[in-house]
Amino acid sequence: MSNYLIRGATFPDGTAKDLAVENGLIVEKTENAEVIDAEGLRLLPGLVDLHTHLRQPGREDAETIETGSRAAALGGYTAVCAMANTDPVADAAGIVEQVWRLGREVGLVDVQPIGAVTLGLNGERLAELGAMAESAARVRVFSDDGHCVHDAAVMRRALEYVKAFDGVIAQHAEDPKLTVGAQMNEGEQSAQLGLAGWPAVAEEAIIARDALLAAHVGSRLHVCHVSTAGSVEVLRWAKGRGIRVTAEVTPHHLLLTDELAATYDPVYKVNPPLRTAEDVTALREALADGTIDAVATDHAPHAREDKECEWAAARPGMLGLETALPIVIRTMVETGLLDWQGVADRMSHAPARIAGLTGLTGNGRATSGAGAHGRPLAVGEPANLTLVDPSARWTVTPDGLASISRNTPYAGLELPGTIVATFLRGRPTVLDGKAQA
Ligand SMILES: NC(=O)N[C@@H](CC(=O)O)C(=O)O
Ligand SMILES: [Zn+2]
Repeated sequence: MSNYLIRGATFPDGTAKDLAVENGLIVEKTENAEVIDAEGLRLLPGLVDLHTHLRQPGREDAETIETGSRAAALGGYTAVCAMANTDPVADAAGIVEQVWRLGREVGLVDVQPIGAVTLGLNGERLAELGAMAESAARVRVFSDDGHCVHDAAVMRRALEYVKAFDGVIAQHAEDPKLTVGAQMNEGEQSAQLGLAGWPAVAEEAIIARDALLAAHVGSRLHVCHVSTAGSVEVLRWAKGRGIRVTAEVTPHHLLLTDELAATYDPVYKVNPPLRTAEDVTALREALADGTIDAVATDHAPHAREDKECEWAAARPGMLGLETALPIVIRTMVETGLLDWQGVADRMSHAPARIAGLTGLTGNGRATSGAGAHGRPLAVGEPANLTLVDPSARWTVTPDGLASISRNTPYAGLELPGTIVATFLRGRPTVLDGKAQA
């Protein structure tokens, strides 16, 4: 393994200095190293995504663990949490182990499987949570994402069950009775377009209920893709009461609004739907003040036939891995809402903490599973690194992305920030902006 000297990079706290990498670790100094001139570049701890749909097994025509891993590395990620809504569903130890192993074989990013909460995502019977936790994949996050665990008794049991191994239930908060036939955000836009609406209360009511359940059983709740100003209020209230709840927001909910539905272009169809400009403002403020803990991509690749069709027939979801950091720079850094220390926290430290990925043994090696992420940029820590050129601008082209799918909502948009290099345990997965495998 080569040694690297990253010269003159600007750390999250604003100081510019050198960083040496040897045998996968950050070290004091190194010799015979490959030098990377990083003057003017920003160094971040490797990004961690709490919410990635890799589509394997089942929809390898839309994405695979390999193509999704490449997209992740190119986006600056060193770890992604793979959602359970695959086919078959990741609701048993054998399946999460397979996803975890395939991720290791590709080796571009640590793929940490998320286990389903209920068998087959049917919302009724709990999946093998304990067996998945004890498996080689060491699952700590469980989610029926794509579906809401809507039965309060099932949600309560799941929250109770994962306490034994400090697991967390990541809820796709959507009361299904309130979103039957929904096509977009319920509001002025949906009334004008004549499309059935997905009201904010369908999300907010479930977050409030689940926060109370988590408090009642003394367990840990994570809320996926928070999308409304009301949800932010509920989260603020819950956190103020000391309830152990964390939340994520997607880059698209930080930038795009429901006015885009007027194009009837299904690329803008997503769950939860794009909301109003007021919601976007509230989400940005909540991410800035920590009410929302993390940015998560909800990278949701879809095959052509599932997106290039009528709005009502299209599947919800957008690509996100390769554009996440640039969108965060544009919406949060360039607006002055978040500094780079904040970016490091919301995109690396916090998501790693929520997913239980920060653990190390005494010798500085990862305990098990996918390994240690979201650690400080300090001597002795694993060299999971992202090097960004914040002043470079680039224009998104669907064909220029590493994903198999093409459903980016940002085609033609100019964005700030290119990923120059990504290091996974001291090995470059991206160098000079190019994937290394
Ligand atoms: N976000 C989406 O619109 N779609 C996701 C499921 C989900 O995250 O809810 C998918 O799997 O395609
Ligand atoms: Zn979801």
